[in-house]
Amino acid sequence: MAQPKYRLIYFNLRARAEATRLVFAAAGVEYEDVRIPRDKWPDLKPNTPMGQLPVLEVGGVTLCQSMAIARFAAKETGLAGKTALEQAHADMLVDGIDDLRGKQAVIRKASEDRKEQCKKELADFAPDFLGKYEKLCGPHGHLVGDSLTWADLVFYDVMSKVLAVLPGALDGLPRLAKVMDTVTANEGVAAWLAKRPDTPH
Ligand SMILES: N[C@@H](CCC(=O)N[C@@H](CS)C(=O)NCC(=O)O)C(=O)O
Repeated sequence: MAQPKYRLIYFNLRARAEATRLVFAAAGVEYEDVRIPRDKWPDLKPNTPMGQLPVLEVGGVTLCQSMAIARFAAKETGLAGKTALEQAHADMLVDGIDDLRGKQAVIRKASEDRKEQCKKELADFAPDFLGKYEKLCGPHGHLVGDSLTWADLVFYDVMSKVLAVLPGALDGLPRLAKVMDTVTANEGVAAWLAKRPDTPH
């Protein structure tokens, strides 16, 4: 069998690589999903462009920066948005989601005595944030336009972690709830979620 065109290298985490994995899954594109053990990282680090993972190797080039990688994968697979304006809209929503991702990510990193406070900060932040996204979301289960884009996939990735902390976060937000359903109903994503190796946060 021919080698896949893309080689995604990261740790055994969802974190900063899952958006790209979801893009490839949704598009049905083969790629090599390389997960580096932590003890092998010091050897690899000096050979990465910015000393960080993830990287994507493609056509003899090594790309880094997780969102640049996911955006490139979306462009390559037709999931970036159909027009320049749709693409900008998707970029806008993806960039915005980082604020929600940040509030969610600090919970895991917080010391035990800070965790409850961090959860409260997420609970205080999420309703207003998600209310704005609900207004920006299209009516047919897609954040942008009338078909799947990487914005839906990034939203799904972050939101699935937020829902683990705040199970009612999408109550009363039917458009966003529909995006979650659209993503999990996508054949490629469903297949990926069914076979995904045990991958922490
Ligand atoms: N802005 C970068 C941040 C990448 C980053 O922080 N990667 C971490 C893992 S999530 C890393 O490589 N840590 C190991 C190190 O810095 O030596 C991105 O989005 O890709």
